[in-house]
Amino acid sequence: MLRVESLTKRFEGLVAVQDLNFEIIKGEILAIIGPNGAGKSTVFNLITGTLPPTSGNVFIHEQDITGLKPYKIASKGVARTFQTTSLFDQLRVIDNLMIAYKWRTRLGFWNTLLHTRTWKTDQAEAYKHSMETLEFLGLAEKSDQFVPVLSQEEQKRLAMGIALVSQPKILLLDEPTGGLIQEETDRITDLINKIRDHGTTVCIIEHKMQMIMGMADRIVVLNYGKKIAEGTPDHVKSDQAVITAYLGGEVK
Ligand SMILES: Nc1ncnc2c1ncn2[C@@H]1O[C@H](COP(=O)(O)OP(=O)(O)OP(=O)(O)O)[C@@H](O)[C@H]1O
Repeated sequence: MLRVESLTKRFEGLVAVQDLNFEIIKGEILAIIGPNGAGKSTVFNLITGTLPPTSGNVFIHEQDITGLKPYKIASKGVARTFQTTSLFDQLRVIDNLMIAYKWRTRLGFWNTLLHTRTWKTDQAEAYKHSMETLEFLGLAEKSDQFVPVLSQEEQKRLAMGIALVSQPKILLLDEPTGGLIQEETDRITDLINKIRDHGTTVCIIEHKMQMIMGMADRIVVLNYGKKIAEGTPDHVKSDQAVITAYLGGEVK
């Protein structure tokens, strides 16, 4: 579904991603793991067009999307979340989603700004999709609340909703449970499984090994920008290079 081929990113003297090859297969949950600084977020930035690669290519459905602008790549059905949530604190929950929907769909920004003839229908459509997304996230009752009154877990859910509202084919999640306690992490895990069950392919970066080992179909392991292992959780867990990369500690 999505494939990276010989992907390399250099930042001056540093090689953040080196000659990387992997594929995200339709319907799976693929995890990308690795120690701090291994290059995981950079891979997401290269896939989504936030950063241009130094060399190598990204393909969606065999179409080369390397170097396209982020909005173009988003229009191919790729959405992402960020490590730190990027919500509008001054707006209500529903408005955050409606803005995201309008940005990512044909409704566009100008219709909203200029109140064109279609604005009213567009507004109704954006509202409908946003409410459906809130129901899916379990946040429907919070639609009129402002972002700062939401719990941290609810804010993480909303950030995922902002990526989901335009119904992407692939969702890239960058540490969706960062800063959450176990109970909250379990609920986000359930939500991610639900997203996959509804037909969205998921690629997730996470440090929480227990969570990843339980939910991922396959795992790609990076260290110093290179892929050192790839396979099922059981395969990766017992891989010597992976165990060594995690400071000789057990990959639990
Ligand atoms: N824009 C940038 N300019 C210069 N160096 C960068 C830039 N972005 C990332 N790096 C460097 O590239 C390397 C990989 O960073 P990246 O954030 O991709 O790692 P990561 O695996 O996501 O780490 P973490 O798990 O800590 O989030 C790091 O050494 C980082 O300092």
